[in-house]
Amino acid sequence: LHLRRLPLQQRDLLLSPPPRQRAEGEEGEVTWVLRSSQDPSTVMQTRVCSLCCVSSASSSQPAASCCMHSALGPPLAAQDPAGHQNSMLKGKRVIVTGASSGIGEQMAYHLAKMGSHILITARTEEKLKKVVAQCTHLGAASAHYIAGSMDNLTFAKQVVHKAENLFGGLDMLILNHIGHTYFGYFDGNVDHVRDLLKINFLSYATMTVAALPMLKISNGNIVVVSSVAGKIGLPLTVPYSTTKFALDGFFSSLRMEFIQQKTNVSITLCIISYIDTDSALKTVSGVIQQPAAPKEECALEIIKGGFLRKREVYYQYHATKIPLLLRDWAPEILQSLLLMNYNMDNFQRKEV
Ligand SMILES: NC(=O)C1=CN([C@@H]2O[C@H](COP(=O)(O)OP(=O)(O)OC[C@H]3O[C@@H](n4cnc5c(N)ncnc54)[C@H](OP(=O)(O)O)[C@@H]3O)[C@@H](O)[C@H]2O)C=CC1
Ligand SMILES: C[C@H](CCC(=O)O)[C@H]1CC[C@H]2[C@@H]3C(=O)C[C@@H]4C[C@H](O)CC[C@]4(C)[C@H]3CC[C@]12C
Repeated sequence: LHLRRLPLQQRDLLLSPPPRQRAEGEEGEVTWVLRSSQDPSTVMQTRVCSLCCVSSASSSQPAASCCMHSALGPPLAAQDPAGHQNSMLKGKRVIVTGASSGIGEQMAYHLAKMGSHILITARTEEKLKKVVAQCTHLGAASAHYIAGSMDNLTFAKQVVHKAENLFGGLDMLILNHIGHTYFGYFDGNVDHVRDLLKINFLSYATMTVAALPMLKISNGNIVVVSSVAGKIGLPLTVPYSTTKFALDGFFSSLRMEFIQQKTNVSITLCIISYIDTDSALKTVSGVIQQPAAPKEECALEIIKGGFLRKREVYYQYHATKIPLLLRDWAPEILQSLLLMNYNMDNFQRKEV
């Protein structure tokens, strides 16, 4: 429970259990009864969203005004255009990188349905134009693109400056792009690791620094798309995994500094499992046994996590959280389980 959202005088309260626990994913509010620990006869009720446990500030205020689940409706609110229109991200100014395809493209469509102002970026102008047209059709407050490569850190800064010129500020920075690499055994090419670090890591840091003044003004959100391969060493992805681990170091450390410095900008690191994007399917199908999760749902979970100012998002939950729990407590068991997931008979080195 986010008790900090309750008025100060109501914080020192004991919570009694809700009348009934709802199943995970079930939408709606749960009423919690709160009793003062000093004076148990002082009772108040508060309504809490059953999905994310964010409390409304008082019993008279509906939970619908306090969290995104109520605003979006059921978990797959993506299928509910009306729900998107009432969203908390309506009118918010958002940058999405790597939005010409895959998860980034799907995030742009969700934001469009929510009525956000969107600036998308990637290298391929033709694809970006199509995504912008679709965003406009879906109801974006405004949709723009800027094409360029993130191996150029000057371009990374230009993207942020374009948002400043277009929107006069920024509420959410979604860092999602990745540069090309290979799915195969490490070939000893350290130059490739360095080049990939520039695209997958240094451009993220550069954009963050450039956007920070605007995000401080808006009390905004930084959303960093990482991978289970950025928390756990997996085979066949050495250069990629290196860049994703770097993101964890940089952003987890920065988050702590923000807390110490009372900088009210949230940082959400997204730990993502295997997703059915064209590039991932093309690269690993036949080798990876587990089914790929849907990119549309993944994109919505990332946006929700950023909006709710979560430290980390785990999607799919079981495919990321369970390996992470095993990582520190039973690393040998995890290692065996992970290796069973790879069918090396079908393996051929592929460019991603
Ligand atoms: N799919 C999966 O299974 C998983 C994905 N993830 C993460 O999710 C995110 C999105 O992945 P996914 O949607 O699969 O990837 P895609 O390959 O579908 O999309 C990558 C995006 O990055 C852009 N891009 C590529 N190179 C550059 C560059 N040099 N400069 C700027 N933009 C570039 C691409 O556009 P263009 O080519 O036009 O530049 C594209 O828009 C990544 O951060 C990835 O690590 C994490 C775990 C699993
Ligand atoms: C197979 C891995 C999951 C292992 C497990 O048991 O949970 C996948 C988890 C992360 C995937 C990679 C990734 O992070 C995205 C890359 C993006 C590219 O588009 C292509 C494929 C990836 C290398 C992808 C491959 C599967 C995972 C390692």
